[in-house]
Amino acid sequence: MAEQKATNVHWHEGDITREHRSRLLGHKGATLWFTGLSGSGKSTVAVELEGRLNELGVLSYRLDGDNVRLGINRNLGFSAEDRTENIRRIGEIAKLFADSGVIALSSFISPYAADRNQVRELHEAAGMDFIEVFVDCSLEAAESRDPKGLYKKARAGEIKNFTGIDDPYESPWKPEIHLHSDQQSLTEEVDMILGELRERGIINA
Ligand SMILES: Nc1ncnc2c1ncn2[C@@H]1O[C@H](COP(=O)(O)OS(=O)(=O)O)[C@@H](OP(=O)(O)O)[C@H]1O
Ligand SMILES: Nc1ncnc2c1ncn2[C@@H]1O[C@H](COP(=O)(O)OP(=O)(O)O)[C@@H](O)[C@H]1O
Repeated sequence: MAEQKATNVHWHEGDITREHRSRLLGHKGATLWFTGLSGSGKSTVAVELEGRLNELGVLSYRLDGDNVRLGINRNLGFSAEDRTENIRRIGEIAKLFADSGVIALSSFISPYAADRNQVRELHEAAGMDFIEVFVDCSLEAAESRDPKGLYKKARAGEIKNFTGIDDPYESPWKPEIHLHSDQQSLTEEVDMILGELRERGIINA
């Protein structure tokens, strides 16, 4: 947990609750947390899901590693400490989106189980849905896709501490959804997620 430096700060409650917002939108908010190796398909699945949710009239918003690191987290690198802080901040942001009634689609490598579990606890303590989606893909398959040419650079020693090459990735033990992006089609993956959202009563479209 990051140090609380601000003292004498107090939560200010409003009149409009999560339930009010959910009624307004016609669905609940939630955080879908995509985790997996670079090139496993986190962003591809999130983009496809966002399109399907949009067609169903469900409001979602993507939070994506590369995008967020170009903005709010531009001061963070890829050391273990910076990755932890990256995930802590995004976890808080995803929770705000979910609380607002939106389905947050967070796609970050998030290689450390403890960091992901902190985000889970943050949501569950507030009675909010946190759905961990493991985008499982062999390193061989991810590396052969190499959509941004990063594995090639990591193998050549041009990028240090690259996840899966010379930096760790801790697979989730019990993700709510376990995709196998090197064996399933994109449609199958998205259908699995939509099924879970319906089963939990987050959406009924
Ligand atoms: N050293 C190293 N290791 C892993 N990834 C790297 C690295 N350097 C740059 N990149 C690029 O940054 C993207 C991962 O950012 P994340 O915020 O998802 O990483 S983390 O969750 O903090 O570990 C990752 O995006 P994806 O390929 O979409 O996963 C890469 O584009
Ligand atoms: N079943 C699948 N699910 C997701 N991505 C797939 C699948 N099959 C092939 N791909 C390809 O794998 C690559 C995944 O890249 P990307 O989504 O950027 O991964 P990540 O966000 O995890 O780094 C894309 O080029 C995508 O088209």
